[in-house]
Amino acid sequence: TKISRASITNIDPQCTTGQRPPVVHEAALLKLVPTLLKKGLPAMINDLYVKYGSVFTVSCLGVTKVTLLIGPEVMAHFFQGLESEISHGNLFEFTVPMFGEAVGYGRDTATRTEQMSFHIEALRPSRLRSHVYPMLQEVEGYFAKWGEEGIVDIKLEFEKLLMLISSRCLLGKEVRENMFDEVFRLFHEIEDNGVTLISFLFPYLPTSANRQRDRARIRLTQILSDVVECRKSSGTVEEDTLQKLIDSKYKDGRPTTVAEVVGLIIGLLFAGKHTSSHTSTWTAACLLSHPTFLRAAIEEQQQINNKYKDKGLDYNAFIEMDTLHCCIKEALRKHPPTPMLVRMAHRRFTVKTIEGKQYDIPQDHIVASPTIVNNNIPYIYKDPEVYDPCRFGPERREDKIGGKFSYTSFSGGRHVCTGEAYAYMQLKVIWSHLLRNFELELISPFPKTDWSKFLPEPQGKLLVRYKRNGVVHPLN
Ligand code: HEM
Repeated sequence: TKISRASITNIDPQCTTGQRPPVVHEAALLKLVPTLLKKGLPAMINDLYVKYGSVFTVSCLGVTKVTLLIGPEVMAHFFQGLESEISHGNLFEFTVPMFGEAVGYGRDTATRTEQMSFHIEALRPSRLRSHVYPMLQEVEGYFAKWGEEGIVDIKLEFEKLLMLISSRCLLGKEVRENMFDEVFRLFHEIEDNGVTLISFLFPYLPTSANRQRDRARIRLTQILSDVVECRKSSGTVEEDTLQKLIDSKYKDGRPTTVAEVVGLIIGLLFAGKHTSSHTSTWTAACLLSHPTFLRAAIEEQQQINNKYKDKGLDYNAFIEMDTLHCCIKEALRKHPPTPMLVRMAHRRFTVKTIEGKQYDIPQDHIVASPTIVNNNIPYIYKDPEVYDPCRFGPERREDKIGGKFSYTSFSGGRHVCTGEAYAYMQLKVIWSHLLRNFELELISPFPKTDWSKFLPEPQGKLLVRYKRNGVVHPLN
């Protein structure tokens, strides 16, 4: 079934002529607990979707109401509505003690929106050119330390490597060269203690986790503030993202303060860390268990390597790696690191389903969109359970079938991921190196998803046997 774009846009979200969505009560939810335990959260939501349709409200203890929206045709207001009508509301309050009160959800909507534009500007694709060489250097340096052959937990390897890349490209050379260990130890403390269930629900409760988080943030803020102050006083200008945030200006001409720069860069580290490392691990699991696509990705590397052998791989070369891009994108479709997007409805709004039913979503409902289910809708994705990167190729373009909200691993609209281009670039730099230089074999079973984590991740280690392929590449 093809959904027409008209069905997505031809509806005034404030016109309330519909009915309330069907409600899934606690008793019905209890019946699905075996599915949840046996098959996981996506299977449970999928069962609800099959039974109740693309819009339904889950009642939790009769108090909290969460309305789920599934499928691109009901997502327009969720993604594009004004912040005054639908936003993260206080659902992201837990980030304030992590990033500081100077940024994001510690500020009013207008300031936050301007700060988001600093992130967009700092990470826009045209800015990425300057990151490619440092990324390549980090990747080559890292894998040079591997032996001729061996077995590694590739999940751990990617985590370490991605921290080095972030440290160099986002934070800059002061941190990368002189204080990498301390900065990332403090960052982990903020993260580990800042996203527990208790900290999420009660971010200001004087628990020991919250206190540890606060102590770590104060110390990290001191270190990064010194870096920023030092650059400002010496007039040093670097090519990294920190510099872009230092140079950002509000519409009224006011420059960002040191506290704002530090909060914004901690926010970026947080947004990019697990998302990128989980994606690289899922890409390993998917690619190494699908020899046809692995071969296609290796062949593409050989072709591009030949084409660029004189000048070396640059920004354009990585942009040309379509096969690799689709392999990563498909791993992300099946295993989105942010499997559920959430908002608060500050005003009621109306959605129209593909069947033409209209529903009013009441004010004050939490609204959730399960990416993990959206990315597997059979009228959009043919055989959605199959890993098939070709679905994004020019002949099929399945991610466009339902309009612009068919593929939402990077969200969409107002809060679309600012780091998408950066994320693809660093993943492609890593994978391009691996494919050109190593023979890789997956020796762990295909991982399950660990749903107990705030951002679900591949469960356990992912063991990979590697062997240098012995070919001397002109670029290495
Ligand atoms: C494969 C890797 C990544 C995935 C799958 C991903 C996914 C997402 C998603 C789904 C959101 C939106 C959440 C929502 O709508 O509530 C988001 C937001 C964001 N991401 Fe990413 N992300 C990735 C990597 C990165 C990286 C590397 C950075 C930065 C270097 C980054 C920076 C951000 C920022 C700043 C936001 C907030 C945007 C806003 O609220 O306006 N992301 N990301």
